[in-house]
Amino acid sequence: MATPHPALFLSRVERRYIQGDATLEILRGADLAVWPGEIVALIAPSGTGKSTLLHTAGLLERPDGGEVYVASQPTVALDDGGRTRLRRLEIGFVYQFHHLLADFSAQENVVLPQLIRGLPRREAERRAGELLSFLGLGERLHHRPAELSGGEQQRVAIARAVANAPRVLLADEPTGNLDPKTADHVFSTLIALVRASRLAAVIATHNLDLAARMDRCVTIRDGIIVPLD
Ligand SMILES: Nc1ncnc2c1ncn2[C@@H]1O[C@H](COP(=O)(O)OP(=O)(O)OP(=O)(O)O)[C@@H](O)[C@H]1O
Repeated sequence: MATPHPALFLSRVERRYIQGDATLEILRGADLAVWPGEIVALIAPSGTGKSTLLHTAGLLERPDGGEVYVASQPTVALDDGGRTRLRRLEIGFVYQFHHLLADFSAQENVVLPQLIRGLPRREAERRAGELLSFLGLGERLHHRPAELSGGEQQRVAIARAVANAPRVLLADEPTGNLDPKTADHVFSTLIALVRASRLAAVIATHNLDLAARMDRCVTIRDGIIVPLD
Protein backbone atom coordinates (compact mmCIF):
# COMPACT_ATOMS: atom_id res chain seq x y z
CA MET A 1 0.00 0.00 0.00
CA ALA A 2 1.25 3.50 -0.81
CA THR A 3 2.44 5.57 2.14
CA PRO A 4 0.03 8.44 2.81
CA HIS A 5 1.41 11.95 2.34
CA PRO A 6 0.30 15.27 3.75
CA ALA A 7 -1.53 17.37 1.15
CA LEU A 8 0.49 20.36 2.30
CA PHE A 9 3.93 20.12 3.82
CA LEU A 10 6.15 23.02 4.79
CA SER A 11 9.66 21.95 5.64
CA ARG A 12 12.10 24.34 7.33
CA VAL A 13 10.52 27.30 5.55
CA GLU A 14 12.33 30.63 5.85
CA ARG A 15 11.04 34.04 4.84
CA ARG A 16 12.70 37.35 5.45
CA TYR A 17 12.05 40.91 4.38
CA ILE A 18 14.64 43.65 3.99
CA GLN A 19 13.43 46.95 5.40
CA GLY A 20 16.01 49.70 5.03
CA ASP A 21 19.08 48.52 6.90
CA ALA A 22 17.16 45.92 8.85
CA THR A 23 16.30 42.33 7.95
CA LEU A 24 13.04 41.03 9.36
CA GLU A 25 13.28 37.28 9.90
CA ILE A 26 9.61 36.34 9.78
CA LEU A 27 9.81 32.57 9.23
CA ARG A 28 12.95 30.87 10.50
CA GLY A 29 12.48 27.23 9.68
CA ALA A 30 8.72 26.70 9.94
CA ASP A 31 7.43 23.12 9.65
CA LEU A 32 3.80 22.21 9.07
CA ALA A 33 2.14 19.08 7.70
CA VAL A 34 -1.58 19.12 6.95
CA TRP A 35 -3.36 15.91 6.01
CA PRO A 36 -6.38 15.38 3.75
CA GLY A 37 -9.54 16.16 5.71
CA GLU A 38 -7.63 18.00 8.44
CA ILE A 39 -8.37 21.57 9.55
CA VAL A 40 -5.59 23.49 11.26
CA ALA A 41 -6.29 26.79 12.99
CA LEU A 42 -3.50 29.34 12.75
CA ILE A 43 -3.77 31.77 15.63
CA ALA A 44 -1.01 34.28 16.12
CA PRO A 45 -0.68 37.94 17.09
CA SER A 46 -0.72 40.55 14.36
CA GLY A 47 2.60 40.90 12.57
CA THR A 48 4.00 37.47 13.46
CA GLY A 49 3.68 36.15 9.91
CA LYS A 50 0.27 34.55 9.36
CA SER A 51 -0.24 36.11 5.95
CA THR A 52 3.38 35.43 5.05
CA LEU A 53 2.87 31.78 5.94
CA LEU A 54 -0.38 31.48 3.97
CA HIS A 55 1.10 33.24 0.94
CA THR A 56 4.17 31.02 1.03
CA ALA A 57 2.09 27.86 1.47
CA GLY A 58 -0.20 29.06 -1.34
CA LEU A 59 2.72 29.57 -3.76
CA LEU A 60 2.09 33.31 -3.95
CA GLU A 61 5.46 34.02 -2.35
CA ARG A 62 8.66 32.03 -2.65
CA PRO A 63 10.39 31.01 0.57
CA ASP A 64 13.98 32.16 1.11
CA GLY A 65 14.83 28.71 2.42
CA GLY A 66 13.24 25.31 2.94
CA GLU A 67 10.66 23.57 0.78
CA VAL A 68 6.92 23.71 0.26
CA TYR A 69 5.30 20.47 -0.95
CA VAL A 70 1.83 20.70 -2.43
CA ALA A 71 0.18 17.36 -3.16
CA SER A 72 3.63 15.80 -2.53
CA GLN A 73 5.25 17.93 -5.20
CA PRO A 74 8.24 20.10 -4.25
CA THR A 75 7.59 23.65 -5.48
CA VAL A 76 10.67 25.74 -4.81
CA ALA A 77 12.45 24.79 -8.02
CA LEU A 78 9.36 25.27 -10.19
CA ASP A 79 9.31 28.30 -12.47
CA ASP A 80 6.54 30.89 -12.13
CA GLY A 81 4.36 29.15 -14.72
CA GLY A 82 4.67 25.82 -12.94
CA ARG A 83 3.81 27.41 -9.60
CA THR A 84 0.76 29.16 -11.08
CA ARG A 85 -0.49 25.93 -12.66
CA LEU A 86 -0.08 23.99 -9.43
CA ARG A 87 -1.76 26.78 -7.47
CA ARG A 88 -4.76 26.85 -9.81
CA LEU A 89 -5.09 23.10 -9.63
CA GLU A 90 -4.45 22.33 -5.99
CA ILE A 91 -4.97 25.43 -3.85
CA GLY A 92 -8.09 27.38 -2.96
CA PHE A 93 -8.05 30.70 -1.12
CA VAL A 94 -10.69 32.36 0.99
CA TYR A 95 -10.10 35.88 2.27
CA GLN A 96 -11.82 38.08 4.84
CA PHE A 97 -13.56 39.99 2.05
CA HIS A 98 -15.20 37.89 -0.60
CA HIS A 99 -13.85 39.63 -3.74
CA LEU A 100 -16.69 38.22 -5.85
CA LEU A 101 -17.28 39.69 -9.30
CA ALA A 102 -20.17 42.11 -8.84
CA ASP A 103 -21.66 41.75 -12.32
CA PHE A 104 -21.83 37.96 -12.22
CA SER A 105 -24.29 35.69 -10.44
CA ALA A 106 -23.31 33.38 -7.61
CA GLN A 107 -23.22 30.46 -10.02
CA GLU A 108 -21.17 32.35 -12.61
CA ASN A 109 -18.64 33.34 -9.96
CA VAL A 110 -18.11 29.63 -9.26
CA VAL A 111 -18.18 28.65 -12.93
CA LEU A 112 -15.48 31.10 -14.02
CA PRO A 113 -12.41 29.52 -12.40
CA GLN A 114 -13.47 26.19 -13.90
CA LEU A 115 -13.70 27.69 -17.40
CA ILE A 116 -10.25 29.22 -16.92
CA ARG A 117 -9.02 25.73 -16.10
CA GLY A 118 -10.56 24.48 -19.34
CA LEU A 119 -13.67 22.63 -18.19
CA PRO A 120 -16.70 22.61 -20.50
CA ARG A 121 -19.33 25.15 -19.42
CA ARG A 122 -22.02 22.54 -18.82
CA GLU A 123 -19.80 20.56 -16.46
CA ALA A 124 -18.68 23.74 -14.69
CA GLU A 125 -22.30 24.81 -14.17
CA ARG A 126 -23.23 21.41 -12.81
CA ARG A 127 -20.39 21.46 -10.29
CA ALA A 128 -21.15 25.07 -9.31
CA GLY A 129 -24.79 24.14 -8.71
CA GLU A 130 -23.81 21.13 -6.60
CA LEU A 131 -21.33 23.09 -4.52
CA LEU A 132 -23.63 26.03 -3.91
CA SER A 133 -26.44 23.65 -2.96
CA PHE A 134 -24.13 21.85 -0.54
CA LEU A 135 -23.42 25.23 1.05
CA GLY A 136 -27.12 25.98 1.35
CA LEU A 137 -27.36 28.34 -1.62
CA GLY A 138 -29.36 26.19 -4.01
CA GLU A 139 -32.03 28.89 -4.14
CA ARG A 140 -29.55 31.69 -4.73
CA LEU A 141 -27.69 30.52 -7.85
CA HIS A 142 -28.76 33.44 -10.00
CA HIS A 143 -28.39 36.20 -7.44
CA ARG A 144 -25.61 38.72 -7.82
CA PRO A 145 -23.35 39.41 -4.83
CA ALA A 146 -25.20 42.64 -3.97
CA GLU A 147 -28.42 40.61 -3.72
CA LEU A 148 -26.91 38.25 -1.15
CA SER A 149 -26.29 38.64 2.59
CA GLY A 150 -22.72 38.84 3.92
CA GLY A 151 -22.81 35.21 5.01
CA GLU A 152 -24.18 34.10 1.65
CA GLN A 153 -21.51 36.07 -0.19
CA GLN A 154 -18.82 34.40 1.86
CA ARG A 155 -20.29 30.96 1.16
CA VAL A 156 -20.14 31.74 -2.57
CA ALA A 157 -16.49 32.72 -2.09
CA ILE A 158 -15.89 29.36 -0.41
CA ALA A 159 -17.57 27.53 -3.30
CA ARG A 160 -15.43 29.48 -5.76
CA ALA A 161 -12.27 28.58 -3.83
CA VAL A 162 -12.97 24.87 -4.13
CA ALA A 163 -14.54 24.98 -7.61
CA ASN A 164 -11.56 23.23 -9.17
CA ALA A 165 -11.42 20.58 -6.44
CA PRO A 166 -8.08 21.63 -4.94
CA ARG A 167 -6.44 19.48 -2.30
CA VAL A 168 -5.51 22.45 -0.12
CA LEU A 169 -7.68 25.26 1.24
CA LEU A 170 -6.06 28.35 2.77
CA ALA A 171 -8.23 30.90 4.51
CA ASP A 172 -7.30 34.24 6.07
CA GLU A 173 -9.95 35.35 8.58
CA PRO A 174 -12.73 33.90 6.42
CA THR A 175 -15.43 34.96 8.85
CA GLY A 176 -13.72 38.10 10.18
CA ASN A 177 -16.16 40.40 8.45
CA LEU A 178 -19.32 38.68 9.72
CA ASP A 179 -21.41 38.99 12.87
CA PRO A 180 -20.87 36.13 15.37
CA LYS A 181 -24.01 34.15 14.47
CA THR A 182 -23.39 34.36 10.72
CA ALA A 183 -19.69 33.60 11.26
CA ASP A 184 -20.65 30.48 13.15
CA HIS A 185 -22.97 29.32 10.39
CA VAL A 186 -20.51 30.04 7.56
CA PHE A 187 -17.82 28.28 9.53
CA SER A 188 -19.99 25.19 10.03
CA THR A 189 -20.59 24.90 6.29
CA LEU A 190 -16.87 25.40 5.67
CA ILE A 191 -16.01 22.56 8.07
CA ALA A 192 -18.61 20.28 6.46
CA LEU A 193 -17.16 20.99 3.02
CA VAL A 194 -13.56 20.40 4.12
CA ARG A 195 -14.54 17.06 5.63
CA ALA A 196 -16.68 15.96 2.68
CA SER A 197 -14.03 16.91 0.12
CA ARG A 198 -11.09 15.68 2.23
CA LEU A 199 -9.36 19.01 1.83
CA ALA A 200 -6.33 19.95 3.88
CA ALA A 201 -7.20 23.33 5.38
CA VAL A 202 -5.27 26.04 7.19
CA ILE A 203 -7.48 28.76 8.58
CA ALA A 204 -5.99 31.89 10.13
CA THR A 205 -8.37 33.38 12.66
CA HIS A 206 -8.50 35.49 15.79
CA ASN A 207 -11.73 33.79 16.81
CA LEU A 208 -10.84 31.31 19.55
CA ASP A 209 -14.37 29.83 19.71
CA LEU A 210 -14.20 28.90 16.02
CA ALA A 211 -10.61 27.72 16.37
CA ALA A 212 -11.66 25.34 19.13
CA ARG A 213 -13.80 23.48 16.58
CA MET A 214 -10.84 22.76 14.30
CA ASP A 215 -8.66 19.66 14.59
CA ARG A 216 -5.67 21.45 16.08
CA CYS A 217 -4.43 24.95 16.76
CA VAL A 218 -0.95 26.22 15.96
CA THR A 219 0.77 29.54 16.36
CA ILE A 220 3.94 31.20 15.08
CA ARG A 221 6.56 31.77 17.75
CA ASP A 222 10.02 33.12 16.93
CA GLY A 223 9.46 32.27 13.29
CA ILE A 224 8.50 28.64 13.76
CA ILE A 225 5.16 26.88 14.01
CA VAL A 226 4.33 25.44 17.40
CA PRO A 227 1.16 23.98 18.91
CA LEU A 228 -0.94 26.61 20.67
CA ASP A 229 -0.92 25.97 24.44
N1 LIG B 1 6.64 42.84 1.55
C1 LIG B 1 7.06 43.13 2.77
N2 LIG B 1 8.14 43.91 2.96
C2 LIG B 1 8.57 44.19 4.21
N3 LIG B 1 8.00 43.72 5.34
C3 LIG B 1 6.94 42.94 5.21
C4 LIG B 1 6.39 42.61 3.92
N4 LIG B 1 5.31 41.80 4.12
C5 LIG B 1 5.19 41.65 5.45
N5 LIG B 1 6.16 42.34 6.11
C6 LIG B 1 6.34 42.39 7.56
O1 LIG B 1 6.43 41.06 8.03
C7 LIG B 1 5.71 40.89 9.26
C8 LIG B 1 4.68 39.79 9.12
O2 LIG B 1 3.66 40.21 8.22
P1 LIG B 1 2.33 39.36 8.00
O3 LIG B 1 1.46 40.15 7.08
O4 LIG B 1 2.69 38.00 7.59
O5 LIG B 1 1.72 39.37 9.48
P2 LIG B 1 0.33 38.78 10.02
O6 LIG B 1 0.67 37.90 11.16
O7 LIG B 1 -0.44 38.22 8.90
O8 LIG B 1 -0.37 40.08 10.55
P3 LIG B 1 -1.93 40.50 10.61
O9 LIG B 1 -2.59 39.55 11.57
O10 LIG B 1 -1.88 41.90 11.12
O11 LIG B 1 -2.46 40.40 9.21
C9 LIG B 1 5.12 42.26 9.59
O12 LIG B 1 5.97 42.88 10.53
C10 LIG B 1 5.16 43.00 8.28
O13 LIG B 1 5.31 44.37 8.48
